[in-house]
Amino acid sequence: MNALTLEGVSKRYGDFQAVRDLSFTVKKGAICGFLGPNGAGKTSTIRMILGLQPATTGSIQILGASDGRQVRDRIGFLPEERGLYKKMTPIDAIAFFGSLKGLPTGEGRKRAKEMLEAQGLGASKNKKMKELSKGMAQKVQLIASVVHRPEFVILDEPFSGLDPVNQQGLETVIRDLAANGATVLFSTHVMQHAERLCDQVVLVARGRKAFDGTVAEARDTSRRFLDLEGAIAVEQAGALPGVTGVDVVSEQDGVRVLKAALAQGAAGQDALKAAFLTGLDVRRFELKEPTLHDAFIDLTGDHPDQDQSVARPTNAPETV
Ligand SMILES: Nc1ncnc2c1ncn2[C@@H]1O[C@H](COP(=O)(O)OP(=O)(O)OP(=O)(O)O)[C@@H](O)[C@H]1O
Repeated sequence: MNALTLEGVSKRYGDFQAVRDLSFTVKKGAICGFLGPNGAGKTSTIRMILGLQPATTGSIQILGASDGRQVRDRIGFLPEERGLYKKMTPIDAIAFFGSLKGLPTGEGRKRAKEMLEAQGLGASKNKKMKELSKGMAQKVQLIASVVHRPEFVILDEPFSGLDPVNQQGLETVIRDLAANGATVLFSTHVMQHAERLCDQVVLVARGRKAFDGTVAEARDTSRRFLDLEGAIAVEQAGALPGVTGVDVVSEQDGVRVLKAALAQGAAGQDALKAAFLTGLDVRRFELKEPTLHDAFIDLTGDHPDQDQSVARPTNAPETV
């Protein structure tokens, strides 16, 4: 059963077409990554899904309703622009947001306390929001957006501004939400989170859908490469089975590092076998499987951001 269906959705701001003819569905209980470079139209689409702004053309069904506002109490939303009332405590802020979705305040406070403790924020629950670090405040806002136990959770760039430890914590929260039956759609331009979490990825570029499928299917759209090193001529590498093109990465004293592109479906092992059988001087051989990051570049022609939790050393200080 689909929790979300977009059909031919477009959004125009004056003369500018931000979203073009976008169609996709998300199954109930799935984790869907909504990916794309800056300005691709992700936030515009999310705002239309929520009913915060109308689509210029097309239709959207969410939890069986044709306007997100009709089912707003069953949706949880973390906006890209963050901020909770600075003078409130986390407990008050979470309970307040829950009450906007029909959750009685007493129950909201009880859940807030439990969820803050589960997120390691028990000691901060009665501080004022303005006394919390950015990462802590972001966690509080996430809790505020799901305290009413929504069936559909929409998170706009939820990982931005979080340090590696908290990014991992957020991945766990997203997995738990889905394990408890919620459908989750989150936008990001950091591929590694989507790669680890998503049942489905929808990739948009310049307002158009560039890909919709599983992470494995996305990787399969990307070209695979062989790294070869040795006293090998470009023509020799180019003649190996499955190789469609060869770039010279570096060359010194006749020893070259070559990057050979493989045809779709070609097995790298066949090239390796042929290289040894023909007596090529192979000193290093590496078959590089494409990542979602590679697929993103191939599909959009753009470069996604690197995951800070990968780029930074694991002993980097935590800001929370
Ligand atoms: N209210 C608006 N009026 C005019 N143009 C807008 C408006 N909102 C967004 N845009 C433009 O539409 C395009 C898509 O913006 P949107 O915020 O949907 O992209 P995004 O994929 O969420 O990008 P980011 O990752 O940078 O948040 C951008 O070029 C943006 O400048």
